[in-house]
Amino acid sequence: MGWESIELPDAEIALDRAWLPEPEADALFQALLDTVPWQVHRIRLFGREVDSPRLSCWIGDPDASYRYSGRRYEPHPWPPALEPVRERLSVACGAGFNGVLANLYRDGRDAMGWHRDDERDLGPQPVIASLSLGAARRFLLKKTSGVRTPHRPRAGSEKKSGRPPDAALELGHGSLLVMRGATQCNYRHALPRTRKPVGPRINLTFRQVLN
Ligand SMILES: O=C(O)CCC(=O)C(=O)O
Ligand SMILES: [Fe+2]
Repeated sequence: MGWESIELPDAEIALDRAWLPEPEADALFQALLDTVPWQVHRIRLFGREVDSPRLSCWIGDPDASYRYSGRRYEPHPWPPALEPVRERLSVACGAGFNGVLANLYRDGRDAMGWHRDDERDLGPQPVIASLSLGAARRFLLKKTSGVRTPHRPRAGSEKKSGRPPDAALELGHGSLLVMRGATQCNYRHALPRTRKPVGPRINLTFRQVLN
């Protein structure tokens, strides 16, 4: 197995479908399910603030607070089960991470709309390392049509748009997706709902917040 390059123009995306060995992935999934203080985050949708359709928690170093969708989240301390993973990720990606956005998709109705991980606090070319655990779900990427005003917050980010996605990746248990370079500038991504019966999934997007 190992790294597979996802060939998309003006992006740098790599996927390792079996980055975390299964027994470790099982243990991490259960530990996070049990110990993370899962919360409903509020997001902006068509100018309104609504509950996001998933549970989330911002985890990080004490000084790594994170602003997105018009809100500021103070970090929850690293759960012991995540510390070694963070170390290994840093080595695998050649980049440091001081925080991770944890998302719990309880079933196929939970989802994430189209957006970019382009918050000002992440800097212009962030390395985003996305580790998936539990049920496999489809992750979509779509090239943006032009340059957008830099550092605009996620307002309206969950909008639908007609064009088909440029890539659809199945993110399974223990898979690691790394996006870097100009990826966030040129692509949006989403995790759509599904009608298939699917169990819970946890996704961890490791980030380096500059402050
Ligand atoms: O759940 C996923 O795979 C995507 C999560 C994501 O895009 C994010 O947390 O910004
Ligand atoms: Fe994202």
